[in-house]
Amino acid sequence: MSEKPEVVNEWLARWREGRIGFHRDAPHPALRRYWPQFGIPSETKVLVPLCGKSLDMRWLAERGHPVLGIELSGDALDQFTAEGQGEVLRYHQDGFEVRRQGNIELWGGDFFHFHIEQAAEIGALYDRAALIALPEATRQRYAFHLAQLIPPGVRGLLISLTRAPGDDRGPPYSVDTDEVRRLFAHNFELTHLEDSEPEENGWQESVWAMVRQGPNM
Ligand SMILES: C[S@@+](CC[C@H](N)C(=O)[O-])C[C@H]1O[C@@H](n2cnc3c(N)ncnc32)[C@H](O)[C@@H]1O
Repeated sequence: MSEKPEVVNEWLARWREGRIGFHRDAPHPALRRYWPQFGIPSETKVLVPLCGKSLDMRWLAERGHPVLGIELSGDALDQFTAEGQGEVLRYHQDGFEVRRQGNIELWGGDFFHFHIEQAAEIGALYDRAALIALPEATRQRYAFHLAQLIPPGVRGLLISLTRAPGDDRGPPYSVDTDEVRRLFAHNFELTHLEDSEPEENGWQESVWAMVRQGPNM
């Protein structure tokens, strides 16, 4: 099932108009702090759902990880490759418009259309601000779809966001720690690593380690 057209259009418009306050100009401090502690071998391919033009993908790639990002907005992906270095290969695969630059492959299209056969080599997960891009009911589908894609034993880092109490506009939506647990706890082992300092606008990020659980784990 696809994402709702109004949500899709809102994200496409944001990228077209440059309303991308969530984008960071440097790799995320929590990624730099926690990823090395996970001991994930450098050749392991990392899935980055709803990736935007995140520089975190470049940080992972510089550490030897093949990266597979998925993003609705072609504008975001064009900006990412234009701001990077190296030749960009483009091709169509399974309904996605894929761009490849070095060891980063960017699948342009709807995450909910990305299926297990395409996820075959994925061995790690990095999710920052994916969950908060989606309205509540879609967040449940997101958590379920992610669990379908990821094999048992795969670990990753999740960074979510809470808005100030009473500030319930979105996107980005506020996703509190109870909801993160509700969404993921039956398929993933979750460890809450930290909450960042609240920003001036009242936003606060929560950082989680997660491991996909399997029937025998
Ligand atoms: C809050 S932004 C976070 C981007 C990136 N992870 C970061 O940390 O900068 C959420 C992103 O999800 C994308 N998005 C929303 N729904 C999507 C979907 N169904 N499939 C793929 N991308 C989607 C939006 O275009 C947007 O770039």
